[in-house]
Amino acid sequence: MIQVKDLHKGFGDVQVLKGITTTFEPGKTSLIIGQSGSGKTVFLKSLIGLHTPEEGTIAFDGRVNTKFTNEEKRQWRQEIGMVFQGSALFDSQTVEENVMFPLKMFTDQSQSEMLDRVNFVLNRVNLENSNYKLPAELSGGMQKRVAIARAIVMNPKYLFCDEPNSGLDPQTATVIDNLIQEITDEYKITTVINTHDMNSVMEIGEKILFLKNGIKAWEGTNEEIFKTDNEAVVGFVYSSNLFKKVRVAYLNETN
Ligand SMILES: Nc1ncnc2c1ncn2[C@@H]1O[C@H](COP(=O)(O)OP(=O)(O)OP(=O)(O)O)[C@@H](O)[C@H]1O
Repeated sequence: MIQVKDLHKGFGDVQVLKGITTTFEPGKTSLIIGQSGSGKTVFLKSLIGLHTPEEGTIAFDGRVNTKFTNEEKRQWRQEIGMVFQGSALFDSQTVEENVMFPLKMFTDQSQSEMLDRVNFVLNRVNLENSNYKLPAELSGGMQKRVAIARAIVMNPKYLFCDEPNSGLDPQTATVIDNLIQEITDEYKITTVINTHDMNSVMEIGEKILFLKNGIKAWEGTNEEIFKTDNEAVVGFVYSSNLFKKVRVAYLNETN
């Protein structure tokens, strides 16, 4: 579980996060949404320790990250997996080498132990028989699968994803969303995703945090987001005619 309390982060005179308090639970996929510039990336970077808050705390299963000793920080780094926009694979390395990288970096497993684990996670993301391919030989969706495999190879407690399905067609995006949700549930990972994709919100948003101008303007589940009267969230999520219609249809069906 990740507990965020009264998180403030700014740059110079500009205050970006203005006191965010929330909780992310294990086994749940939590999505951060909000307009461009609302602070989603700064928030995610704060969670992974790339920004230090001016005020407030982030606790990982009770451990406040700004109070970590060097050893605790090393340990915590091994507990987090990340999937970046654009997959961020090493272009000159094969799929197998990309996925094995964290194991080489953080463990002293033998080559055969590492290979077993790599094959296990590649199998889990349905990417068998691609070990020796280079990223350039893969489709965008396959590259995302490799990125997910690499992110979970260390069996993380926490998984952070920045726009995991950007640049993918809607069908592949849904497959990737569902894969992340299945893995989150299966391994009881605490997963936090930054997204602009309203389809993801509807499909996998077990918890949704809506940021507006650096504050938490709303939070709830994907079912609650259909029913909410919160003007800011309704105006943002249902800005397209299609989603307006989806909302009306959902409300008619469930009332
Ligand atoms: N390193 C930085 N230095 C100064 N200002 C920053 C820095 N990082 C972010 N900001 C500012 O913080 C605000 C929020 O940015 P952030 O990238 O978190 O928005 P976002 O919600 O992720 O937007 P988008 O959806 O477009 O990615 C912006 O006004 C941005 O200019």
